[in-house]
Amino acid sequence: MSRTTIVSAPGKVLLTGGYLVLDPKYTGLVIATSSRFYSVVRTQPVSSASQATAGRITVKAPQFNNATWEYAVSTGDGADVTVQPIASGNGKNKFVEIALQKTLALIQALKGQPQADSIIHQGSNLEIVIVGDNDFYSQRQALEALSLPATMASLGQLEPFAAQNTTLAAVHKTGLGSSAALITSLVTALLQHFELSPDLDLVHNMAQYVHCLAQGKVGSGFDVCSAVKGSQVYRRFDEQVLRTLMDKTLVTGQEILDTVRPSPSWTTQTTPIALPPLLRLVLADVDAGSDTPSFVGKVLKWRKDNPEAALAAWTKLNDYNSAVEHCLRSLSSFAAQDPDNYRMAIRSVMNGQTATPESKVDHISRALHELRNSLQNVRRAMKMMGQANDVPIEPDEQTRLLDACLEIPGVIGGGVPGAGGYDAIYLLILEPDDSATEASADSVIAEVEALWQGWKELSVCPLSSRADAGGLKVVRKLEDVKGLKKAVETAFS
Ligand SMILES: Nc1ncnc2c1ncn2[C@@H]1O[C@H](COP(=O)(O)OP(=O)(O)O)[C@@H](O)[C@H]1O
Ligand SMILES: C[C@@](O)(CCOP(=O)(O)OP(=O)(O)O)CC(=O)O
Repeated sequence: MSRTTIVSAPGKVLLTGGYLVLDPKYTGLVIATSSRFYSVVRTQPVSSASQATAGRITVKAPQFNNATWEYAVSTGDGADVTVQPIASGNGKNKFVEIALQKTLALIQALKGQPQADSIIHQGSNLEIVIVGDNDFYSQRQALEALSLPATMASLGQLEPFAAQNTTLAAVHKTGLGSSAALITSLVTALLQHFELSPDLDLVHNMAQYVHCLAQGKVGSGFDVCSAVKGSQVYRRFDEQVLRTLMDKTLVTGQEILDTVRPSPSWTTQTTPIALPPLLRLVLADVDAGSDTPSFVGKVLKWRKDNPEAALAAWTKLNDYNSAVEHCLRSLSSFAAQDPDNYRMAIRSVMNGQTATPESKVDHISRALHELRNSLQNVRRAMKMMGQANDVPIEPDEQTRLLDACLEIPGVIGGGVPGAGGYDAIYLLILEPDDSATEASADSVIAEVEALWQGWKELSVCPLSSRADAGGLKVVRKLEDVKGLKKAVETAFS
């Protein structure tokens, strides 16, 4: 058997900090998801008869039609490794191509070996399979085709890494950040496959560089950072750190290494955060796309043209965002200090009881109510920001949907994640851990799902993704992830 390396990276939901996080003065609260991308890399010896095709990389994304890309690896004129796409009818995959080119160059620099042969050993090829959990792509049509209702239970019936029956270019994404999870898992899998276990910060910096280059711009990077390090309060790096590499067409592996090696120029700040126990993140894909880059352009232009009003709006929204963080942290510490009373408080809020002032759970119930208020303040401030800019950050259709969700007992709060728009919502719901509760978490979910199924104004489909604090993971073997072995073996065969 050839050696196989498997690395996964999670998707993300930016709960608070949309737009503000583009400025390093402010932060974003990003929750990593249970939905992950997997990059599987293996070295495959080629028979002596096919030596001419050795030194190739084949990349497959088996969930999509025509999603195979081939590359030839060579040392070119100079000493640096080059990765050239071999013409195919499938079009380019800029993200994958840049990840391969730049990561192999970095590996060469890290290993200090000048020959391409030392990267892909003579007489062998590299095979790569990339798959993403179903939640990265809208499953609405798959459910309809099987005559299944749009519920989490139905999503659980779909095959893992299901074929999307369309091309990568045409697929409807759900906003969990497929390219960041893909780049992060692929860059790390390559480093790992070549027996490099670099510092997590170097991996982070490299994944940011590759992602920025593939996107053609330096974004805030919260998606890549959470793919590497999991749920966190994120403060972005100063974009100057990548300026030279971004502006240069020919970049050597050594220059990449010099830039991505951890140093004080990388000013990223990551403060881990997790949702408090018994609070569950629920996501829905709303069937109406939004064009995030055009939102960002408009909002930033307005901020530049209206510095005073923008400063006031940014400051206020930042205060609300900080209040959300504070409530989450307080609830987590209450749960750690006094788990029994914490459980009791969750139950009493769930059952609509208001705690008496002398009750031992009152401070916990109060924190839950504060969380609800803070999330509502964030929503209102985001909506106003959109109205000032003429950008539908929380359009009226989403406002009506979210308001209806918030009427359901057990729904603590919610909003439009990230840049907002029409394409998704998130909710935080209570999830008591015992059946003694009159309204159990399952019945909250059932009520939410019933509301969504009957919702006429927008088409709302749940995602099965949950919050999951973890970042990058090296998976030991294919069997450790449900459905991965089948997906990979079918692709390789
Ligand atoms: N399963 C996959 N396999 C290979 N490449 C993928 C896959 N999913 C996404 N990509 C790459 O990521 C790009 C999508 O990036 P982008 O439009 O920025 O999406 P997102 O907003 O989800 O990050 C695709 O064009 C493709 O190059
Ligand atoms: C506006 C932003 O601050 C947040 C956008 O967050 P989303 O989660 O909406 O991002 P996409 O993955 O591009 O859909 C822009 C940024 O931080 O880059």
